[in-house]
Order: sequence, then structure tokens, then C-alpha cells
Amino acid sequence: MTLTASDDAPVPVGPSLSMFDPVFVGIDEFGEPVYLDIVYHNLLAGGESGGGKSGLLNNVACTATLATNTRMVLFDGKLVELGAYRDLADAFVGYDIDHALSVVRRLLTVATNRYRWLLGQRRRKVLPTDDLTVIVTIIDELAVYCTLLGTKAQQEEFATLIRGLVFLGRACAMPVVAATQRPSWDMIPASLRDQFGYRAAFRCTSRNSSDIVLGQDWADRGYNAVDIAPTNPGAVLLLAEGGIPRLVKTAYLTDEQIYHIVDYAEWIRRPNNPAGRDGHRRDWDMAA
Ligand SMILES: Nc1ncnc2c1ncn2[C@@H]1O[C@H](COP(=O)(O)OP(=O)(O)OP(=O)(O)O)[C@@H](O)[C@H]1O
Repeated sequence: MTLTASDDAPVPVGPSLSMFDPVFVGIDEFGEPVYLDIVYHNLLAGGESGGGKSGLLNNVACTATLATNTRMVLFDGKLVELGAYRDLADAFVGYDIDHALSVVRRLLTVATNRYRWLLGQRRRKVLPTDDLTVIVTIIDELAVYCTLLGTKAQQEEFATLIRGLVFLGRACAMPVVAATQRPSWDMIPASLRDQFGYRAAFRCTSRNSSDIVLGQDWADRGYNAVDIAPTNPGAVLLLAEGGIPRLVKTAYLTDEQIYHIVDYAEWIRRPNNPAGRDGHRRDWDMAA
């Protein structure tokens, strides 16, 4: 992850990386690199435990940490899945439904502020040239907040608010990346699933679960995540809207590599870094 400067000294790429750049996530079955345009799409990952969902989320999170025009809002009921990034995040939500609800409400306020701003600009979406930060929301295990924590009313409110964020986020540079081990219709109705421009089905225990992630009938057409071998973690059927699923092996970062990247990201995001923008901002109530 380095490029070479004119004096032959290696120069880290971090400070010039943008979240609007393609995000590398792995290679397909023909050995071709696979990149995602996360900002305008949202990403849903589903599949059984150990299938490799966290690996995919880490690819996005590591890119987000290195892209200094990017802020992260993280939901992790287990704390340790996304915990490496907590000091770089604007908000880090653990096993706490009240905190989760207040953070999603704030995100929706920011999203609606951005749409008001877009209206004033006579435009429909945020562009890389707008100098607005990308705010990436990453949720590792939707089910924790939609079915496990809090009262039924709180779970339903969380699900409704997240649906709103997924719906609004695409055009205002506030994408949502969410993972679940328990794809079910009550948690991921088709109306929500279809707002995710990218859907990633890791190994599933039933063809119904595979279809819930990818979309109705893909299993009948031969794209069934049940067929992914349990001995092949990180293999995923990846669907981009309007396309057909691609078999991809996601890139995998070890914990040690993740912490190296995070340490480096802390360094490039330090205040007044002359090499990059100060992406380490906490005042995220504002629209920008
Ligand atoms: N792309 C990959 N290449 C090689 N091994 C991988 C890959 N992705 C995941 N693994 C292996 O599979 C294990 C489980 O992966 P991961 O934690 O990402 O699964 P998960 O679907 O997030 O599970 P859970 O739902 O329980 O959190 C990893 O610890 C790693 O050993």
C-alpha cells in the first residue's frame, strides 16, 4: 500500500485516498480484482457465523480509516469486531439500545440537513468535489439491535430508523454497511434489502436465507450461498444492483494488520497533519 516518490522514498497513500475511490474487497473466480463504490450504494452482508462477513466489513472499515475525508459511525454489540476503529470513529455503539437509537436519530438529522443543502445547491446528490465528509455507518450484527436488545418498540424503532438511513444515505454520502448472521424476512424485508445496492451472501444455512440477502429467485437461477463450502470462509456471492451475482473471495486482514492500519490512520489523521486533511473531527452534529 505504498507508492514511490521522486526521491525514491516510499510515501504512504493514505492522505490522498478518498472514500469516493473504488474500495478493493477481493478477487473473483477469474482472479480479477473486485472493487465497490460504497458511497453511492450501501452494502448488506449476510450468512452463517464464520462465513467471513467481518472480513468484508474490515476491508471497508480499513479503507474508511485511511480515507481522511471519511468519518465512521460504528455499531458493534460484541465490541471486539469493530473495536479496533473505536478511537477513529465519531460514535462507537456497543451493547446499548438507547445509545444506538440516539446515534441513528442524529445520523438522520445529518442526512436531512444534507438534503436541505442539496436542495439549495439544485442538485440530487453529494459529489466528491463538495468537500463534505463521507459518513460511513457500519453495523456488525443488525440482529443485536433489531431483535435482541431493548423492548419490542425500541427494536422496531431502530429497524425503522435504519431503513430511513439506508434510504436517505445513498445520495448524501452517508452509506450504510450492515452484516447479519440471521437473514430473515422480519429483519430484512425486501423493501429494505433492495435499498442496498450491494448484497453479499456468505455461506448460508438455507436457500431462503441466501435469497433474502441476494433477492428473490436467485437460488432458483443457480446462485445459492448454501453451495459455498464451509471450508472456504471469505467466499461470497456478491451482487451489484442490475447485475448477476459474482463468486468472490474477499481479501482478509488479520487483527495485527488491522491494528497496524489503524495506528497509521491515527497518525495521518492527527490534527494539523500537513500531508492530509484533519479527518479526526468530533463535531458531527453539523451537516458537513
Ligand atoms: N477471506 C478470507 N480468507 C481466509 N480466511 C478467512 C477469510 N474470511 C474469513 N476467514 C476466516 O474465517 C474466520 C471467520 O471469519 P469472520 O469472523 O469474518 O466470519 P463472520 O461471518 O463475521 O462470523 P460471525 O458472524 O461469527 O462474526 C476468520 O477468523 C478467518 O480465519
